[in-house]
Amino acid sequence: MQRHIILSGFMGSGKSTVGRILSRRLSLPFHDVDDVIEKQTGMKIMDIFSQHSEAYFRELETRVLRDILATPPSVIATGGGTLMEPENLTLSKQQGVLFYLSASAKTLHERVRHSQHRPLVKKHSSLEAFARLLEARIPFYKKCDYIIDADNMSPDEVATYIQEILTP
Ligand SMILES: Nc1ncnc2c1ncn2[C@@H]1O[C@H](COP(=O)(O)OP(=O)(O)OP(=O)(O)O)[C@@H](O)[C@H]1O
Ligand SMILES: O=C(O)C1=C[C@@H](O)[C@@H](O)[C@H](O)C1
Ligand SMILES: [Mg+2]
Repeated sequence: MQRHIILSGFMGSGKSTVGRILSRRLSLPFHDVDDVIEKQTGMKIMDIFSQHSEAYFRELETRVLRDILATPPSVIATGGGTLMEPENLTLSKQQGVLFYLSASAKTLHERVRHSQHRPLVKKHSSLEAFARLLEARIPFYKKCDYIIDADNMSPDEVATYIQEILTP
């Protein structure tokens, strides 16, 4: 593998879960943008949003992504909003192959609605608000190289599907 494998998609789409499986199966390093931000700042994402701001978080996100992309090929789980920043999308496309893990608002909402560590779930807590945020982001996610309809797939199945795309 010469390039990074980069997973994108909305909150709850399985980027972190599938990324971990893939990295293990492919014996590649795994980087989770959200985890790296928390490790580097010593702060939880919830606290970064509340004690600083979303804009501050986005700056950290861009910097962390850029650093990860400069490392040897790996599996990268982005955050749900990472690719909304044009610079992040451009750089990711240059350095890796991008997969959009797609699922319906209902499925995604079901998976994360009780989450205590996702500030944007708290902010968009109803299914309607959650779905509106997803809809606004879909045009950005669709810029990925591959779109995977992961609504009815287990994380293991999604990982297998990605492996099949990578090595037909
Ligand atoms: N394909 C799937 N089928 C069923 N459950 C899933 C699937 N993918 C993820 N999940 C579950 O959904 C929850 C969220 O998954 P995960 O943390 O991997 O999402 P994420 O895309 O990394 O979200 P975020 O953008 O907030 O970091 C977890 O409880 C996980 O087990
Ligand atoms: O969808 C988003 O904008 C986010 C998703 C998470 O991965 C985190 O990056 C953070 O909670 C913001
Ligand atoms: Mg994640």
